[in-house]
Amino acid sequence: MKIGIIGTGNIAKYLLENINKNRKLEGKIVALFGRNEKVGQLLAEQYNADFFTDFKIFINSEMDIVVEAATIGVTVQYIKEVLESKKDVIISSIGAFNDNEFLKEMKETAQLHTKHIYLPSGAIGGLDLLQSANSLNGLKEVSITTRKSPESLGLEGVTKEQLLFDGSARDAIEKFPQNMNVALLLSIAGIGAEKTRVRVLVDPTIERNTHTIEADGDFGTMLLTIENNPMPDNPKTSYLAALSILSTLQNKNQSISIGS
Ligand SMILES: NC(=O)C1=CN([C@@H]2O[C@H](COP(=O)(O)OP(=O)(O)OC[C@H]3O[C@@H](n4cnc5c(N)ncnc54)[C@H](O)[C@@H]3O)[C@@H](O)[C@H]2O)C=CC1
Ligand SMILES: O=C([O-])CC(=O)C(=O)O
Repeated sequence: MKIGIIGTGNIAKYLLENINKNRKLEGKIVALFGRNEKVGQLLAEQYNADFFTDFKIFINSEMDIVVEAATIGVTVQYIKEVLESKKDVIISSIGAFNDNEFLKEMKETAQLHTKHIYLPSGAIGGLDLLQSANSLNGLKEVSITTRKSPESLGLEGVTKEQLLFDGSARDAIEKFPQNMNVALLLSIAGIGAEKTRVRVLVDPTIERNTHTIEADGDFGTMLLTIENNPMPDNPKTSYLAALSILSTLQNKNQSISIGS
């Protein structure tokens, strides 16, 4: 499997280390796209891949799948072209799909080109359960309570726990575009971004990015708490988010799929 990555940050570097160096996958990252020439060239040399600042050249190179590990804006800008270039795509910045029309258009584009959009479970879990629970529209309520350190949320001078946000997933991702991709993913798997309730707390006493998901419906109830260790170089991002992309790549083309 030939892999391309959009972005040269934290997740990109983690994947390069574990795919190209540690060989945790039958495949290789062959191409990187980014805007930071210096960082990109350094990664390309270190991990034996090509680096491009020109998207057209990047996307026309020989690849089977592209991993987006950049930003919501970058995803909105490039995903269509990735699919039209006949590549599958794995999206990290799920917040790009806050616009239902855009999600619908991308699904149609993928279908037209017989390609696949993967939305990995990122820093959370329980998405298989939500999808099963909603297969006959029986899911009634879904909420996520996220608790992060001031550092993770880019805040200074916080001395005690504070509720920063209480509202819909639709508004949460607008307010925290680098921290609430998980809320959009929950919405897509469950009852939509208007109905999915989000609370965000800043807590100076914790180091782990903690997400508590509650769901209620005809199936019963779910309560799931994930206490994520942050990535060493970027406390905003949980380590599990990078692992989930690696796992999505490992599971692609397997003869067995686990979970609904
Ligand atoms: N789905 C999930 O559960 C999670 C999703 N994320 C999201 O994954 C994405 C990547 O995360 P990290 O690697 O930790 O972020 P990062 O901040 O370390 O790296 C982002 C990269 O995007 C690049 N970039 C930004 N604008 C660009 C542009 N216009 N053109 C090309 N490159 C551009 C930056 O130069 C940087 O290399 C972020 O959007 C983050 O919010 C992070 C954690 C969990
Ligand atoms: O890594 C996390 O804990 C969640 C996150 O940043 C996101 O969903 O954007």
